[in-house]
Amino acid sequence: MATSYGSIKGGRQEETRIDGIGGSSTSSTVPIDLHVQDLSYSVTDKPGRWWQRITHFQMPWEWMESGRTNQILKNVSFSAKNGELMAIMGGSGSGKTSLLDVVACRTTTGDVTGHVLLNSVSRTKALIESCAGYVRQDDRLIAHLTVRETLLFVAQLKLPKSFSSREVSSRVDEVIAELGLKHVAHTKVGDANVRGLSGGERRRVSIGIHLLILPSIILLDEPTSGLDSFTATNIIRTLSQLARKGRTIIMSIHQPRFDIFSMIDSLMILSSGRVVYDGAANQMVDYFASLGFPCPEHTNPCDFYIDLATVDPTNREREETSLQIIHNLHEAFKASSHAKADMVSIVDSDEVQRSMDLVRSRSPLAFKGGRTYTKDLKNLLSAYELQCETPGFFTQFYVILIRFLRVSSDDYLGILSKVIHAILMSLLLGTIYVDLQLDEQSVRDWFGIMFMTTVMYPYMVILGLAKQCHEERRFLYFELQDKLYSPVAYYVARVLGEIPFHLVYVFFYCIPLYTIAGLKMDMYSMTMFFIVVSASVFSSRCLAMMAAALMPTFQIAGVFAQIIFSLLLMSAGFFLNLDSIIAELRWMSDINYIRWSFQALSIVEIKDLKFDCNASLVPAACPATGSQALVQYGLDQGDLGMAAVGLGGSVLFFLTITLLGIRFIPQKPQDE
Ligand SMILES: Nc1ncnc2c1ncn2[C@@H]1O[C@H](COP(=O)(O)OP(=O)(O)OP(=O)(O)O)[C@@H](O)[C@H]1O
Repeated sequence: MATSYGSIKGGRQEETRIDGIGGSSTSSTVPIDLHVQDLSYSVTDKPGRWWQRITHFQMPWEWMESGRTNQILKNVSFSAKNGELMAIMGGSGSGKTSLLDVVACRTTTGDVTGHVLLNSVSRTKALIESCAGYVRQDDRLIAHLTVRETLLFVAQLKLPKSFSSREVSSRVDEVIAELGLKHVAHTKVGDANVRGLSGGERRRVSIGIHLLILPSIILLDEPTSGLDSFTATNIIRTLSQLARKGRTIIMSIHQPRFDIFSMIDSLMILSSGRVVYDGAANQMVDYFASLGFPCPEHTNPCDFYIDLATVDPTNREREETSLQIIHNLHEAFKASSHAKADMVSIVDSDEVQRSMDLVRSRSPLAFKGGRTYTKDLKNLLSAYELQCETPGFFTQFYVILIRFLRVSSDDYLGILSKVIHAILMSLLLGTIYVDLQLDEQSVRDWFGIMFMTTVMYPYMVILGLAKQCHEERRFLYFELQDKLYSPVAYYVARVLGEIPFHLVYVFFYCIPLYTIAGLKMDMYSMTMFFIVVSASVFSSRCLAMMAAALMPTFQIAGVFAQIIFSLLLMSAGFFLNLDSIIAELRWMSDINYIRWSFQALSIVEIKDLKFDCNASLVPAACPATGSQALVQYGLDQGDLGMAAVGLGGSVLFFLTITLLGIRFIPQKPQDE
């Protein structure tokens, strides 16, 4: 049902343009005008849900605070037309990024009122995601992938599953050609450490990622920030060309130089979340001149008018004057003909939601069967239908796994340093326990090496992996927001992808120490030793992943994981006999992976030993057999089967909490 809103003007009946991609008729760009009407946005620094408060280290007294409200956008209205490049300008903190976030449904907190319409259709999160791309201010690209690999990764996850791999590949090539990246298609993206693309080329790749799905609308937050003026001009020229090809492009930009300004079709100036100008870019100077603010000669109009619309905090007098000017500008704009934004008929959001539910349920009623849709809604639902057809769990899992293996194996230096680290740990341990004997003095040494083997390397991997997981948030947080894949697909691929590298490092950890210390040289013992150490190190990795998923910063995650590790260490049966642990804390050793790996290694390597005890010594001073020694250490309760259950249970526990953390606690990257 179409409801009216003010004077009815919009709802253009335009043809859907079909871009020929590999002959697929599914690749269409719907021409969309974006109308924003009376949009307000306020945030209150209210505490989040209880588990978020805990994991974000909010203090109990902060939980009680009702929070202050900050009105970021106030009654903003504007229209962005298909085929045009629109700029949102304003001083720092004027609300440009917030406006784009609200339009793109990317805000995680706050209250939004007002309307955002795609043609005449009230936008929902799913609709805007299916027809708009959002390019953030900073490039979140993986340094070790080439330009083509970067785009291919996204294309495999974002394009409808009806696309063959040849069509996916040719779509990637089209975007590369469209953005003038052919000459660097096989160059690594790079970063401060890896040699790669220039800043402008990197920005083009970020834009290209969002062009893959043929978006009708492209939103860009400061696409020229950090670029030199020549590169910035080239980027804006590209955006202008993309707009001419039938897209609606809205970008936020600080003070652009004149040649960039001349490419902008329409612009809006924001000041403290309020509109002080919205209209054609080439009418801005005349408009402000008519209000008594002509642009001085030899001055960039953008610089001049944005300064005019910015609060000057240098002293009280200037601040009051600038606030008064801004107030007057806003009032003048409200009263002007420019402020009369296009009022369009609105297809209400309940109707949109019902229609989307039909599309998602694949109901034959969706497009046939007597339902009548406006052309606008029908076009948008077609785009939404494609979004519903994106690859499922297994493709997501496979693509993420391949990317993880590709990126990890490309990092030769990282792999080499981890192998050297494992060998050094191993040599150190092996040297301390070199050539173990079977006399009464060596009984402690046998348990010593078993215990140290299960704690030394496992302890060392914790910080490294917690750091790596925190670095991966740079992509994870935003890729999850972009709905590139599900948290579960990422998590399963990440955990399984880790295993081959993990086994290689554990192999290099086991071999030197095993041979130097002179442990049992039969196949069974060697294999069991490797399996138990692998399980112990893997449990530590899972502990690190859990800490990284739950804690807001790397430092806190490191402390958290180390505290847990220390508790496990103390209750593992080496420093304190398992029989001496008080009953109330027994459970700590029962769920303790260090205890179970220590016990398993002791059973494999020590149980069958016979010690050469001096006949004058009592059994308590020198157990004659390994079995007696195990009894002395309290390690006789439980066999290898129980150890397997204990180790498996620990891994499962850490992994479950990690998954819940990734799913329910969206952790922002630390540089956000
Ligand atoms: N989630 C939030 N919680 C509290 N304040 C916020 C939030 N988001 C934005 N703000 C505040 O709203 C104002 C506008 O922020 P925004 O990032 O939109 O400005 P901007 O114009 O994009 O600035 P810049 O050009 O410096 O990036 C700022 O004062 C900012 O601190």
